[in-house]
Amino acid sequence: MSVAVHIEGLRRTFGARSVLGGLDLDIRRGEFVALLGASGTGKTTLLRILGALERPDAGTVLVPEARTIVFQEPRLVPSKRALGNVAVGLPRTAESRERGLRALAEVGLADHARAWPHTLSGGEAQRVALARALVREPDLLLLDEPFAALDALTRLRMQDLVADLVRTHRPAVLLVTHDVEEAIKLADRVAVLRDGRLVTDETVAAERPRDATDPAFTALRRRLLADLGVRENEPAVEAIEGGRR
Ligand SMILES: Nc1ncnc2c1ncn2[C@@H]1O[C@H](COP(=O)(O)OP(=O)(O)OP(=O)(O)O)[C@@H](O)[C@H]1O
Repeated sequence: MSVAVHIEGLRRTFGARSVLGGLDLDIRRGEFVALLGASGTGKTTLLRILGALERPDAGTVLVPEARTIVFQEPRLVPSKRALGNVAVGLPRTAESRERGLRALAEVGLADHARAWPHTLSGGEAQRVALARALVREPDLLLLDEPFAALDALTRLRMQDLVADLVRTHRPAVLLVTHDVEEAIKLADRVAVLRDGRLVTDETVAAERPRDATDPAFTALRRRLLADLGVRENEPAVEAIEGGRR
């Protein structure tokens, strides 16, 4: 079976407010899909449903059992060291410890295995969260704005790191982001959520590594910004995030 995620007719309502109104989405195994949408359109709700943190009201949702989520904040356990956080929930064996150490090395934190969360920078803490997600070798990796709280330079480094890790581990990925360039840079497909459904679902044609000056990149960016209702000369991130509480 080459499909990792199958969603059909997904509905979710909060009180009188319909957030997801019959959404359809398939993600193939190993495929990277980025999801854009204005604030409050239900992106996080969709991700939480896929992570079984939230229930759908109606529809079909088929996801692999091995799936992990990385949130905007690292959500580390303060009383566990970096390695303990990565290995949390794994059996307490030498093999788990080895796997945890390998995952930390993969995110460039081999030296920080014994570090406490409060001593880590924001970017380091988020890399620990990424290692914790990958050590489980998920078939589906759910990323909810994982770089949004980081400074611009760290964000770019994290994007490259995630691209490398995804190439190595090949999980299917659903990335929620407000950043159109980030979506085009990383994803195989970019979708836009509006009024409870996907209004755009496009394969990214630009060659990898993606260059923001490539005409295929700029053309897709223009279409996505139009779908998001953002005027071209506005900085995309601020404009889309303008409605955040
Ligand atoms: N548990 C809940 N109870 C009531 N309303 C909720 C709940 N969770 C989400 N909502 C509402 O559903 C809508 C979609 O929220 P969601 O967080 O999924 O949007 P989003 O697209 O991720 O937004 P953002 O880009 O701002 O993170 C919002 O109007 C939100 O207030």
